[in-house]
Amino acid sequence: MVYTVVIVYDSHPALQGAFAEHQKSQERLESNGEVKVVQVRTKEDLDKCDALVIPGGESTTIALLARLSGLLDPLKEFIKAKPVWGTCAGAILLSKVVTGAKKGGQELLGGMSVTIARNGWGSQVESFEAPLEVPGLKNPEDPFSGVFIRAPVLLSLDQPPEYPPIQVIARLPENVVPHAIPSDATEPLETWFGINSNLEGGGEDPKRVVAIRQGRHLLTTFHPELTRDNRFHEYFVRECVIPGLLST
Ligand SMILES: NC(=O)CC[C@H](N)C(=O)O
Repeated sequence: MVYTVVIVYDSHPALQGAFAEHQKSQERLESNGEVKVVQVRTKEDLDKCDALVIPGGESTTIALLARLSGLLDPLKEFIKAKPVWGTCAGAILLSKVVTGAKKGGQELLGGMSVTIARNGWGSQVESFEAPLEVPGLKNPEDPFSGVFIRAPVLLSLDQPPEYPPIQVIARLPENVVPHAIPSDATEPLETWFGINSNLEGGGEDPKRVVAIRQGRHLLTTFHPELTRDNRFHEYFVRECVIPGLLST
């Protein structure tokens, strides 16, 4: 059986989004014959897909181009029915609420019951890399190198009854302190970074959470496609895509 994982990006030749890198990473898995990768620019492309990857790039541009190419509503419908993985800008698009949006707000696709801060770790120059422990990956003893580029920060993981449970897949290690806090942060530094955070009820600080799964959707605030490590791509297919296909 061939499973189709799709890279969505805009219909514009300016190549918005890191779709080509996602395609390469996913295709490195193709040796097992389970994944065929196509790029999505139209509703017809989308209709052929069993799952979707929304790449990093610029969430406002991706949403705008999706609207201009008539993909916005089909994407929203797709997310209700099929597995989707959003990385960085894609993670913003999958969120229910965004803060720090561009003036005038920005359109989201929704699908995951989280609030996310756009550019929450600062600007391009404040990009950073952090070794992540991810127990769900193959060879979990090897840390996964998380590449954070103008990355968003999760502000709350909400659990309304109509959504499947949120599962935390990866957190920033305690000793990693990103270079910047957003200029509009109102909380003390230690709370923002989750250091000595003393959350009521002992809950975890969502700002340190960098990868979650909710039902068949996956969200990573970093860019697994910019490393040569395919383990997140393998995880998405194994945990989110294939089980759903087998049950339909
Ligand atoms: N690397 C990225 O995808 C950056 C995301 C970007 N900050 C946005 O708002 O969409």
